[in-house]
Amino acid sequence: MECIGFIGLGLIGGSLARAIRKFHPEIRLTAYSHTRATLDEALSEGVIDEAWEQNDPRFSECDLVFLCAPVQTNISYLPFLKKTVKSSCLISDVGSVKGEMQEAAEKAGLSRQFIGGHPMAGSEKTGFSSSRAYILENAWYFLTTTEKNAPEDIQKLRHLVTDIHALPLVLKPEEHDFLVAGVSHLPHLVASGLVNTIKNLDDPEERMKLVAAGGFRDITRIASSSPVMWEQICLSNRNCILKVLDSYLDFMKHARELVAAGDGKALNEMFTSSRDYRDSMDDTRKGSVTRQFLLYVDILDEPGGIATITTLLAMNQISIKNIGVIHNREFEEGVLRIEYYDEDSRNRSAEILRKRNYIIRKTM
Ligand SMILES: NC(=O)c1ccc[n+]([C@@H]2O[C@H](COP(=O)([O-])OP(=O)(O)OC[C@H]3O[C@@H](n4cnc5c(N)ncnc54)[C@H](O)[C@@H]3O)[C@@H](O)[C@H]2O)c1
Ligand SMILES: O=C(O)C(=O)C[C@]1(C(=O)O)C=C[C@@H](O)C=C1
Repeated sequence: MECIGFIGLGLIGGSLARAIRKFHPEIRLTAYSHTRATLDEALSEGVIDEAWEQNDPRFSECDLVFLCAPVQTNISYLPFLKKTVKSSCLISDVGSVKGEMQEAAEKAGLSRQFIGGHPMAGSEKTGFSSSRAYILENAWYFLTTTEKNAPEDIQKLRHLVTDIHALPLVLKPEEHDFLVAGVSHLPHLVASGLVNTIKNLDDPEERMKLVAAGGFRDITRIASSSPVMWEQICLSNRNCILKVLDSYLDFMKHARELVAAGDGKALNEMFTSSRDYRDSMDDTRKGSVTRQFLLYVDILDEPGGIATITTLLAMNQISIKNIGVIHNREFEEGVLRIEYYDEDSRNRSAEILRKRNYIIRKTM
């Protein structure tokens, strides 16, 4: 692959371009995005080689084009690409919904060239300035294919995904859309619903907002995500979202009945079941593919305990992907769980912490 073009260069397009630049510096990268400032920033950082115009005829030079704008905006570019790209050029996207995009690609006469893509990673931030190459590392990267795609084309994309250290998972578009309706789209609706409920219930002094602590903040982080992106996702994946939303509403109705009836036993069973399932999530990941690098360490319950560890690791140039105290059946007293980007960082951390007499409870 000699030339890859991007349409849209925000959080995900920018992260993908950075990752390709990092692992394949020989590939020529070009982009068009809505805001000129984004393209200038990408050029000055050396992430792309050329900034192109909207519907630029030079897209004919690409071997692969990634559509990285909001989902329905991506669809609007298909007629231009059909007219412009060479017949050997592959077209992919990073959109969070795949079915509607696939149908549109077929309608545009691009079924052979189009292979849907969706990195299952990101954040509540937007824009190129928040993009990072590592966002995609060790993340699932869905590729949605049909029988119209040639196996060697699927293989090309699979290799690229592997080269940037993401984890390819090939699925049918409709399988993808139901999975993500459950684990991504429903949670965003729930987060938005929670925040708006509290906004409506709060008093004029906004005391609920003032006292909202860890639990509320943890579960609602994603409510800060881009409204345009989520509007388009909800419109594009309506049927699957309605199905999972109905199940969720039935469940909440049942939970309401248990609270109203004062049924402590049933409530306890409900919380036990969700706690056990949530705690088993890391094990599931481990069973399918080892994609996490974890260390569990005892910390003293005193102010600055976590800061001491993070400072120690930062002084040794070790980056942390995630950190937090967890309490579960295995670690009833609570331990600090640290997640790393790679195995080497985790192993070096264990060595450094042991030397400082920290007790490592488990690495995985
Ligand atoms: N944010 C996430 O966590 C996440 C994760 C995986 C996939 N996605 C998907 O990635 C896509 C982009 O999301 P993002 O988070 O990078 O959003 P973003 O807002 O950071 O980036 C969107 C980019 O598209 C550009 N754009 C908007 N309208 C355009 C147009 N008409 N023509 C050309 N460019 C245009 C914007 O200028 C921006 O550069 C969406 O389809 C989204 O569903 C997002
Ligand atoms: O972590 C977040 O902030 C995200 O919302 C990322 C997230 C998700 O739901 O997990 C959001 C949408 C994408 O399509 C993929 C990933």
